[in-house]
Amino acid sequence: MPDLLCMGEPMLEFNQQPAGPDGRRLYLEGHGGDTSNAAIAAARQGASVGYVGAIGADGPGESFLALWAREGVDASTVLRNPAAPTGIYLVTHDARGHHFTFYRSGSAAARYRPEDVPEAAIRAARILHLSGISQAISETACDAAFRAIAIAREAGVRISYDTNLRLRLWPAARAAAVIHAAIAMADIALPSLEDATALTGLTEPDAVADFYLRLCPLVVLKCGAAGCLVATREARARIPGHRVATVDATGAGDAFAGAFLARTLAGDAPEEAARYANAAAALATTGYGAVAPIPRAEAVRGLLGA
Ligand SMILES: Nc1ncnc2c1ncn2[C@@H]1O[C@H](COP(=O)(O)OP(=O)(O)OP(=O)(O)O)[C@@H](O)[C@H]1O
Ligand SMILES: O=C(O)C(=O)C[C@H](O)[C@H](O)CO
Repeated sequence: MPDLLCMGEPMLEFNQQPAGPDGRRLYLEGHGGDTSNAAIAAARQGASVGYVGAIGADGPGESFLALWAREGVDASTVLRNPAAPTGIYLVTHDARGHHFTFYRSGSAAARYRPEDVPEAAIRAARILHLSGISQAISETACDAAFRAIAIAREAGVRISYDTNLRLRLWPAARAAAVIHAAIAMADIALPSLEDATALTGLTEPDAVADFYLRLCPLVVLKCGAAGCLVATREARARIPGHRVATVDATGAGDAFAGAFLARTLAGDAPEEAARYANAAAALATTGYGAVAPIPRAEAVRGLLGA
């Protein structure tokens, strides 16, 4: 049984490439879905990982099964729904950064229900990881996530939660209420500064850390190119970002989460795990797509000079 279970929605990704001289452009096919990205990031660092969710009985679903098999992510707790598709999304880029366009309404993952939750696998895991997206995609998926959290808490399995706020999926007030209710039951909160500002109105990393520490004992605040802040109620450390040749930050936060959880499972203290994750996430921005550029341990250690 996997040590780390990641729960949510996998989605096939089409990532806009720079236009050629004639103005035409291609879209690079890849894989996404924040918690699937995190699962792969953790597996690439050597963790034992499984995925919880649903895919359609379609080409994109097949492609995920092949991907997870290649990456060593256990898919035995992924349901296949013959009546609903696997979601897809586009990534477009402009001067303001990257933008998502989703085609996911009614997807297999959105139809996931509380009764689908794999209780025995959660009880046997060491960490359950979910996100705001896992809960935003539908009411049934939201309830399923809360059921999984309740099972994990009852069984003493640590819960990790990435805010991953997507305001096109749900209204801000509901997102804040659900995300903060979930984080109050979690052991590790992984907000980004951008999400936290939208969720709380706070803009200062220390003030954001104080806010989330009232809900959860360990907060790792992802601050984009500026790095991260790792905070417990006793101590905090700011870790500067690495200067890398960033081309696409899609999934950087997911790579961070997966690497952080892998190192936590390996026994690192939070600051050490965050230093590692900060380097892994920086490297993940140096190629297009959410999954392809996620580094393995050797490259991460290389950037850390270790
Ligand atoms: N331009 C960059 N240069 C170096 N590191 C970066 C850069 N952008 C992001 N990172 C690394 O990735 C981590 C996560 O990025 P960010 O704070 O944007 O998270 P996020 O908003 O959760 O990402 P996502 O777009 O995946 O949701 C940062 O904490 C940092 O370690
Ligand atoms: O919207 C989603 O479910 C995604 O996860 C799309 C991307 O893979 C993800 O947002 C990158 O962080």
